[in-house]
Amino acid sequence: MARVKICGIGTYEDAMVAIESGAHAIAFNFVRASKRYINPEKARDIILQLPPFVSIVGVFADEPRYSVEEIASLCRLQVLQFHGQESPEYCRRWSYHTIKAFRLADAKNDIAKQEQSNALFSSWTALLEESQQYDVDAFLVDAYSPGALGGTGKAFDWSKIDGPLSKPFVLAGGLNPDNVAEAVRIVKPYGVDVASGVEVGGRKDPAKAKAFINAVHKGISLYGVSI
Ligand SMILES: O=C(O)c1ccccc1NCC(=O)[C@H](O)[C@H](O)COP(=O)(O)O
Repeated sequence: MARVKICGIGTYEDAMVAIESGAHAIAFNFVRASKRYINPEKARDIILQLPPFVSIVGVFADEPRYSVEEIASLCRLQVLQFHGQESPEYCRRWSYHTIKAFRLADAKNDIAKQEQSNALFSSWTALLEESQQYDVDAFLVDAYSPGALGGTGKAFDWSKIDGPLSKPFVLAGGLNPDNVAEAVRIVKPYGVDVASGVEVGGRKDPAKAKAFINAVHKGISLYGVSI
């Protein structure tokens, strides 16, 4: 089955909802502009109470390298997700697994002029070409929503995905218990990522998280192969 990452853990209870639902990875958001931002000390307190066998991911956007190193070490992160305009050079030589996030807009005209970025595309071909510059462990493709880097609950047009990336591909953006089985069937990603789609009132919801993971099981697929 596709791997599942639940993003935007804000409390110990959120983390346990994700883990007990069967998530393979949980993510703490260190992007200050995000409503899901968590202070690194608070994240560390939660992480130190967690059971083993769950990947701990930190989400960053254009954070100075020294600061990422500090937070990763403090919080014992295992995976770094770069959600801003980080260059290929920046993304190299980390002693952690790395994921580079890109956003895909449905149409060129959707992209506001002031939001042009090396991580924002309206065509799969352009995204694919840019991804070839990056020596990371996986790519995450999210939806574009004006004025936000992620976590908006908006999906993109999955039919724009056209051909494999060179590294495992994590599908994100507007996934929820009602659409994720179809998304997995159509896209056949290595993994899926969700924030808004398993929340109620800003907290991770046990029923939604379980329904989400059950639906991923129904969609199956890992690396494009049904198992
Ligand atoms: O979740 C956020 O608030 C966020 C803010 C800024 C950068 C990244 C952010 N989230 C990263 C993720 O991996 C989210 O899970 C992804 O954007 C999907 O979110 P959603 O559409 O809400 O499921």
